[in-house]
Amino acid sequence: MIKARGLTKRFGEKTAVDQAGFTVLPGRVTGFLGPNGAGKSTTMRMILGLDRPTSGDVTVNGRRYRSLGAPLREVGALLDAKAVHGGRSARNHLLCLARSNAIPARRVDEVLGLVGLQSVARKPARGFSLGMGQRLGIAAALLGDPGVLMFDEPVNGLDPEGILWIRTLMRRLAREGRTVFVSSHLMSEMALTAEHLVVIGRGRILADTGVGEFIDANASSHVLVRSPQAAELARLLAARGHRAEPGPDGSLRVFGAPAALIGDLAADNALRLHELATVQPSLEEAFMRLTGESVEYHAGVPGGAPPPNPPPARGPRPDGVR
Ligand SMILES: Nc1ncnc2c1ncn2[C@@H]1O[C@H](COP(=O)(O)OP(=O)(O)OP(=O)(O)O)[C@@H](O)[C@H]1O
Repeated sequence: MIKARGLTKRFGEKTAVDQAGFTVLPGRVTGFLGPNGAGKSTTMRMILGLDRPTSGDVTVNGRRYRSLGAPLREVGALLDAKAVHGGRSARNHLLCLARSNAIPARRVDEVLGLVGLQSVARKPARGFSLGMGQRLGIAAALLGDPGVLMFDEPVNGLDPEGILWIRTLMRRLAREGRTVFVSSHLMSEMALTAEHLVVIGRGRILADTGVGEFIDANASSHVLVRSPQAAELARLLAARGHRAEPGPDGSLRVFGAPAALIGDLAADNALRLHELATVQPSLEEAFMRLTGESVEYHAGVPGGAPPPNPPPARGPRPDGVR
């Protein structure tokens, strides 16, 4: 279990994480969602003791990371898949990690098997594709057979086969009773992988809830209607207080009225329908609605306001602690 209370991180004037409080429970995949620059990586770095909180705290299984006796056996993390010495083979990289954490060498071969890297285990990591690098990073995270796993944007740049593999792996790890915390800004992916969500915007926790509840609370379903008499139908719906938005292709998106009511209304008024379908809102729609105000770095729109200044350059301390 991961528990954050009042977790805050400031970099000079910039508040990257602001009084964050959330709990990540075992047995399910918890997605950590937020727009770019929302504070996801900084939060994960604080969980792993790589960034020191300005105030508040975060614990793993009730203890701060730095006070864990054998951290790799409690928490495994994939933060930056490129953080591997390129000249080393995958096996040697894992052997070094295992040795420094008193993990037996046979576990190295086990995790190489788990991530499907046996055949390239003795090749230098510098020749690895992005997907192979991610697999190696995941092998390192699994090395100590930890009960808590964290992945920062694990599917970035992966092909569909790699994405499916990671999705299946995360679900399996959660089914085994582990705590799985995975950050992403890819909504469609999170909708398929996560059961629970922690949503962050501009450093603040905006939601800590189940995926279904999150969608229900932040977006509503609508009915898609196609009719050669769409304008007439829209008028009838409006007269009954239902919002009908015309789409660019002549369809109508009707809010607040079930499909049966719309079908009956059309039939009573001898209007022909070519399509009538209830459309469930997506996680993406719910997320956009909730975080629209918290997106820090909008793309510049022609004729619109200029984009804000780029984020300040990051300057990690040589020991990795900031
Ligand atoms: N070392 C640092 N020095 C100054 N500002 C920083 C530093 N690290 C992060 N920030 C700022 O803190 C904010 C949160 O950054 P963070 O990387 O945690 O966000 P994120 O949600 O992981 O974003 P992304 O999805 O783009 O990776 C950003 O505005 C970022 O510019």
